[in-house]
Amino acid sequence: MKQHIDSAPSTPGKFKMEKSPYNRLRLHSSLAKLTFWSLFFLVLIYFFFFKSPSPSSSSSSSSLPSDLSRRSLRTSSYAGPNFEKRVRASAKIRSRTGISVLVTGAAGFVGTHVSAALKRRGDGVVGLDNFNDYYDPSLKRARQALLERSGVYIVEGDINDAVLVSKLFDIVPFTHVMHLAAQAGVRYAMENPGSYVHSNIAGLVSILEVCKNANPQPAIVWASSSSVYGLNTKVPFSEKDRTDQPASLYAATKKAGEEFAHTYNHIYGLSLTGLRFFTVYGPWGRPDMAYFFFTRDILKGKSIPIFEAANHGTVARDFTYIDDIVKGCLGALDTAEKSTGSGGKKKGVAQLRVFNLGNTSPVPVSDLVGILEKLLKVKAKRLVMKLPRNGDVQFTHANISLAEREIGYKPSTDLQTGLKKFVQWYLSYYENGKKAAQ
Ligand SMILES: O=C(O)[C@H]1O[C@H](OP(=O)(O)OP(=O)(O)OC[C@H]2O[C@@H](n3ccc(=O)[nH]c3=O)[C@H](O)[C@@H]2O)[C@H](O)[C@@H](O)[C@H]1O
Repeated sequence: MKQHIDSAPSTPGKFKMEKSPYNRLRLHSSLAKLTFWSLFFLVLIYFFFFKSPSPSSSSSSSSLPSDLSRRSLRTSSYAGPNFEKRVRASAKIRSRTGISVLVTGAAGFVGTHVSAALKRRGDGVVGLDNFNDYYDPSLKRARQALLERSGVYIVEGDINDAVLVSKLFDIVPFTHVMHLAAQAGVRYAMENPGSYVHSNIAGLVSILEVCKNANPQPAIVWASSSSVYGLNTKVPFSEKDRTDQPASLYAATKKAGEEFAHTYNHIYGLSLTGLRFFTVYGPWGRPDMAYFFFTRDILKGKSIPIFEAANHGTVARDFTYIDDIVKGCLGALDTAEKSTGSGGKKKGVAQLRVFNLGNTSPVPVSDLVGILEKLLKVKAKRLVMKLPRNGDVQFTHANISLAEREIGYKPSTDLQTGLKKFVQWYLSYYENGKKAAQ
């Protein structure tokens, strides 16, 4: 007789088990099932907890988008009331005309200065940064500490993590996005082209996708580059000039970004402003840039390579001081019109702009070294060499009349004044040269 499990007495001692071969068979099959399911769950646990990517992977990782989404979902710091509370507090607007801005790349050079300036005037600011190690991450952490003291919270995450970025939009209906996260540097593109594609192309598209789906859609201001002018020889560079001859992969990714901006504006009604930055320098700058590592190496007594073009031709840059760039960024944010789409659909024509943000007075690299020598009171060991085929162009020079007219951009810092401020910061940050920059 078959015994139903419910009819078995609850106290095993009073129940006499029948010892039939049929029962032994059932016992074996139950054991096999138990073993199978236990193994199955063990494998699942292994894949979820040991195989998924680490939450601190940098933007240069080649993880697939699905991995990135899983990373966001399982990272406890992105969940819960404490995380949301910090994001909301950081986004709080304190002035009557204030805006709420998501700043990507907030622990970067320009990102830190722009975030601080927005916060100072009463805007709501939330930062996003992946703290990758393209250059010394401790400098990024120091910038983060600076921003934290002024009330700006930087969420640690990647712009390719669409789940995380959407979550930020669920918490705060940002009116603006200042998209500055990128893989910078012209020469490094020959070493690691993948990281440029990952951040400047896939990352930009990821941000545009989230913004397109947001309700309301934010207006976006983002960092393009003077490098899009590439082999253009007409000076000064005007926004009307051709930009279809990039000299480096970095420039090509920024140019691609401008084309994506056009597409998202055209299809989805996103308001988009691209800013072509011209060799930005200043305190809290990037150690991979020439003025920064020239300073470090002059102080160390190391020789510095100074590039020159064919036939001793001058290599020059329209070096632009960070405070002027910040004013340009704020001017672009303040004049940005609203996006017109909603629910992922365009409802009308939206604003699409691109501006040069330069200084309009190019300086030869050898003169930059001369200024540094005077400020540091150390003679540089100059190693003049032919401009390598590394993506560098011979000169840059911005025409800024469009930015002046449309966003009130008026740079006011010459290279001598700006470098003086940089050197003061450098010496105090690195304890008068005792702690060496990496
Ligand atoms: O405007 C931009 O869009 C870009 O600006 C910046 O690129 P660049 O203008 O190339 O600045 P940077 O590297 O400081 O070289 C300065 C000068 O020193 C020369 N240079 C450089 C290295 C060296 O060893 N020797 C040398 O002479 C070199 O030939 C050049 O003439 C940003 O890094 C970039 O991310 C992007 O934002």
